[in-house]
Amino acid sequence: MRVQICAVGRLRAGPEASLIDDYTTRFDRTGRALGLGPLSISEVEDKKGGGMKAEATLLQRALPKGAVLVTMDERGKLLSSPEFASKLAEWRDAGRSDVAFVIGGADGIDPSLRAQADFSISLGKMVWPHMLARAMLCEQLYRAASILAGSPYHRT
Ligand SMILES: C[S@@+](CC[C@H](N)C(=O)[O-])C[C@H]1O[C@@H](n2cnc3c(N)ncnc32)[C@H](O)[C@@H]1O
Repeated sequence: MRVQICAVGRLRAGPEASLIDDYTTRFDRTGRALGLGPLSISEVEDKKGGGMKAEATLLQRALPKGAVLVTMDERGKLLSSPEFASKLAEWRDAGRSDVAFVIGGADGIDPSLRAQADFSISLGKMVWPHMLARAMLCEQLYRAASILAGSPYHRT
């Protein structure tokens, strides 16, 4: 099952970029034997100031057809890392070929796109900057793959 992050904003060099790169490489390496990956990131940017609505249109176009659509949202479901790993395995085992995680911009994800989501995940009740949310999601994807592979990265 391919994994895509569809996100608002362009990643520039910096600490988040190296974390995202590192966890993407690790996820791809660990996920390969599990039928998970590759992980790709699709970035969109609305330069005309159209806000959430315009971003939602661009995000929608970037989504793979038939993908499980997951919005990243502080109001979403709080999952433990093993629960997140089980969710990924459940979608993979149901024969889904793509899962897409959507990360919004400064204003969040337009309600029209949120309404279409199959699932919504919260990284906690606090709001994080979108690039940090992206890095945290990449880490959790790698952690999930490690849990499914039975490797000792996740220790609790
Ligand atoms: C700066 S936040 C926007 C917050 C905005 N208040 C909203 O209504 O969504 C940018 C994006 O980062 C992601 N994000 C930030 N905090 C999050 C959290 N606690 N859980 C899940 N995703 C989060 C979401 O995708 C959000 O759209």
